[in-house]
Amino acid sequence: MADIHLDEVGHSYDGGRTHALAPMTWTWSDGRAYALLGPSGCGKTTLLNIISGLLTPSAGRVHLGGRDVTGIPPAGRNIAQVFQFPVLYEEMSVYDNLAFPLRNRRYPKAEVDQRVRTVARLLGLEEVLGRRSRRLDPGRQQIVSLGRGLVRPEVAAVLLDEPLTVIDPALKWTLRSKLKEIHRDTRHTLIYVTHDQTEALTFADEVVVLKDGAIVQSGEPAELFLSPAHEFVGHFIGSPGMNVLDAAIERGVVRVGGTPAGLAVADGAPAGRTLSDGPVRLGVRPEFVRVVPVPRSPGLSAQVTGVDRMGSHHLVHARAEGGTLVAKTEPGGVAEGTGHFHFERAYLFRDEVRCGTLAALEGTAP
Ligand SMILES: Nc1ncnc2c1ncn2[C@@H]1O[C@H](COP(=O)(O)OP(=O)(O)OP(=O)(O)O)[C@@H](O)[C@H]1O
Repeated sequence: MADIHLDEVGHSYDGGRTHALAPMTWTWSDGRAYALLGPSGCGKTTLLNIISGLLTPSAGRVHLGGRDVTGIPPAGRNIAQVFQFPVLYEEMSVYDNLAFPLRNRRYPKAEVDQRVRTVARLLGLEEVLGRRSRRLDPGRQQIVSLGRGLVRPEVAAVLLDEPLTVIDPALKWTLRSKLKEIHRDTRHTLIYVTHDQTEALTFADEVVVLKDGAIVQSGEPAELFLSPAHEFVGHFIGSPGMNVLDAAIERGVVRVGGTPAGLAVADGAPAGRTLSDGPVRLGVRPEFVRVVPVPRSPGLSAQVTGVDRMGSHHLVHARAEGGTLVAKTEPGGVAEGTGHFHFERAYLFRDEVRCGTLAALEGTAP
């Protein structure tokens, strides 16, 4: 097992006119479970295929455990890959399909049997081990494909490209927790590609968010939720996504329309650095917008336009000068007309990248 290091790796499918993947330097640490999350077309499969060796990047070098493997085909990399749809020998039994990657590498018979049975037990395939693969439904066939990817104990990494697409939704939950269990057992480096935030957040130790061929943030699921570093992360993770309002900084005060919403505090060092005047975007998740009886800083007053009653919570919609605002609140009465909204964990973005946070204006804090 080994770290996978990408050194300025990028890829263009059209001779450099456009980039499917912008040059990136990045390390996937040994033994971690990653989710690679992003919308359709952002470059997830391209990145995975570069790691596995199915694709040679048009720029940069790929290192596996310190060894440069850039020009080495998949067979020489010791990496297992599971695709969106089943890849199986249909005429072989489930047992033989699972055993194939091990027999191919001349594992002793007893070890083949032990690994096949362990993986079959974990994935609920014990009862169909003797059955021909083509006789299984597509969902089960995909589980066997998953098993083939996970059966070799010595692989450097297992790459999973939207592996649960064809699986019944109810079974997806079970399989995700099985995958976690298998990961705890084998400690393979797992990279799990998905465009589904729930899948990414429930599966991974670390979520890597890709947008337009570039990594915009990575971190533990809670970190991405509580502290988005990029507007896109705020939108893409969370349901509903982060509210974003057009605002401006004037002498340290963040104004939405003409109304002060709070104090601008710059992120990072040196402490006390101020943000320059000018347009900014204010982002706050619906979970951190509270409906309060009187104005409270940081926050805004806005016109309530409607309430969605969701059962476990309410979504209160309001119109502010800088855009629309949604608050996720406890069920209960919400006044019509003007509502007062207090913000916690509100951030400031410029060019989509976070530059600061919104603090209470002096004299108006509780
Ligand atoms: N073989 C190819 N030839 C030309 N362009 C390609 C090829 N494969 C992918 N692309 C383009 O490269 C970009 C990234 O595609 P990629 O398949 O890596 O994204 P993805 O995030 O995996 O998307 P999806 O979730 O839809 O599979 C897209 O604009 C896509 O159209």
